[in-house]
Amino acid sequence: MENRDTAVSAITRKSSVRSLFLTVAAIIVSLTIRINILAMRRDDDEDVVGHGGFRRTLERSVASSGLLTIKRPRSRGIPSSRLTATTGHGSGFNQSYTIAASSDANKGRLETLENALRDQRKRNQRARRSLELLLENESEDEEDMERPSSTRKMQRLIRDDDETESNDEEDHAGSNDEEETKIPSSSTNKHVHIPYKDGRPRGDSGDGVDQEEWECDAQNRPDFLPREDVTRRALHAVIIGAMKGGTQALMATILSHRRMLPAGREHGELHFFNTKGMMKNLQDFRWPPNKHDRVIRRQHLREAFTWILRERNFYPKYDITADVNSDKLGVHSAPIYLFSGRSVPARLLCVAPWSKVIAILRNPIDRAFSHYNFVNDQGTAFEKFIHKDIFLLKETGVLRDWESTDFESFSGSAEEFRAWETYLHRIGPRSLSGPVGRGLYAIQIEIWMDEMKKIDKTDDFLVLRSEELREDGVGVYHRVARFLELERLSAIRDVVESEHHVTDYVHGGMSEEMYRSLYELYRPYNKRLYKLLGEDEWGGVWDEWTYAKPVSEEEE
Ligand SMILES: Nc1ncnc2c1ncn2[C@@H]1O[C@H](COP(=O)(O)OS(=O)(=O)O)[C@@H](OP(=O)(O)O)[C@H]1O
Repeated sequence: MENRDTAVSAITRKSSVRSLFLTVAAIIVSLTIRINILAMRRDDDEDVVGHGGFRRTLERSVASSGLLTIKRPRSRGIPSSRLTATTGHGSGFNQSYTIAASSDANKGRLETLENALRDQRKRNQRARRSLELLLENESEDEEDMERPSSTRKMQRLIRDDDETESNDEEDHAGSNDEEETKIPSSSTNKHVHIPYKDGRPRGDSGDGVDQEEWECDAQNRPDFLPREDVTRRALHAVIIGAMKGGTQALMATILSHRRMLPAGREHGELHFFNTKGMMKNLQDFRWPPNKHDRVIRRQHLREAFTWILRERNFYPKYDITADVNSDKLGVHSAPIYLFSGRSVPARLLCVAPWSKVIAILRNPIDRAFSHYNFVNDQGTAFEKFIHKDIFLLKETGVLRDWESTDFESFSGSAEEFRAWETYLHRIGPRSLSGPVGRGLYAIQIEIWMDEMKKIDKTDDFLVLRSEELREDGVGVYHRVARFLELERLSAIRDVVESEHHVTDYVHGGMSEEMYRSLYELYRPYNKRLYKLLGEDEWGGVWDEWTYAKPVSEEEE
């Protein structure tokens, strides 16, 4: 009996030790998770490239560890399909994902998660280093426009460290602006001397090399511009937008071909032709401060290109100048190019007239809503966001009262293009706005076509539909490969037909009234676009009334 009692009390002791041990283990696990969550939040703030990459890593590691489950938040009015999104911009984590440990937590699996988090932290550090390098070489880079606020915030932090230098740069640029002398538009492929404030030619680095500036457009191509193989290959293809049109998915589609390399960065976004101050280190090539100017400077443009193509990569395998990549062709993307007036096509076609240009357009209403969800982290209502832009479009004379102005005769007129340039100028180079204007594709495509026509390059311009890419990725892939003159490959990597850069929709939808006014606003411009691009392929593609009620929280 006594023995039994001893045995029972031993078992009781053992089980209470076990339960104590389990409680302690549970506390440790829960603390570790909390620490990790804090680490994640901090990392998310620093998530510089591949927006949402951090969350993706987390989700992947969670899935593989089996240790944790993620319960998605009941976010306001998000259609359920959106909840499966695996990418999106940095604000994703602010949606307070709930992370819960399952009961049979095991240490090895937790390590898997921790390793994944550590890897991600390393990637963030590398991205940060790269961004610092980039900022060392940029003063006022329009790439800012394309980044979500978390990144901009970080840039600001880094810039603050470097404030004196930046200010110098700005002052310098400002003085140039003031003293700017108009370049005679008749100048054909010959240098134009532009007086500097203190009597030096603008851009003179003091060594006497940089004495000239050139007006550059598709027809006037200065002799000194690069012709050599590497530049030709590097600038083989350019995706010009539209922002939120599926440019990254298109980039991934193009990169499925083994001959294609992203220029400059992993996902190929390289804002070269809309940027000034990018070549600060080299002091030999810089777009002038005036965004609408076409002046380019001489001096080692080839080196500038080589530098940009090699040094801006984190990964040597993307270095198009390397021997192993000698048969590769480069593609870069800058969704802002389409929305930049004449200066970008003029510069691109002057510097690299051989480039093949691709635009990808999406139903402008869907584009605007995606744009809003992408940039809106301030809680501004969609209606307000849209009306602000409509107001500016009206104020600058782009949009008019079509009762009193004849749409047909105004379309494509010099007056319309002047109004458009004024609008772009008012939007400014550092803004993520223009949600309505960016969808007035007819104006923007006409500008590009016009510039391409000047040098008989209309065959090198391809305009795709985002919806088509989504529905038939393989078909689009083959079409693009033909356009880029790539050999037909039977094996396509599985990246085709997958999703890229999906936005976290924090807003469920728009009112029917808002949809109707956008529908009416875009209708004549869409029609104009169909005509421009060919009724056979484009006629009526976005005419369907696709309004869907916002999904309310109750309905979810
Ligand atoms: N395969 C495929 N085909 C067509 N569209 C796709 C595809 N994959 C992703 N997406 C959607 O593209 C939207 C992002 O566009 P971008 O990559 O151009 O965005 S950005 O301008 O670079 O910020 C973004 O739209 P929203 O999610 O509605 O915002 C992506 O979901």
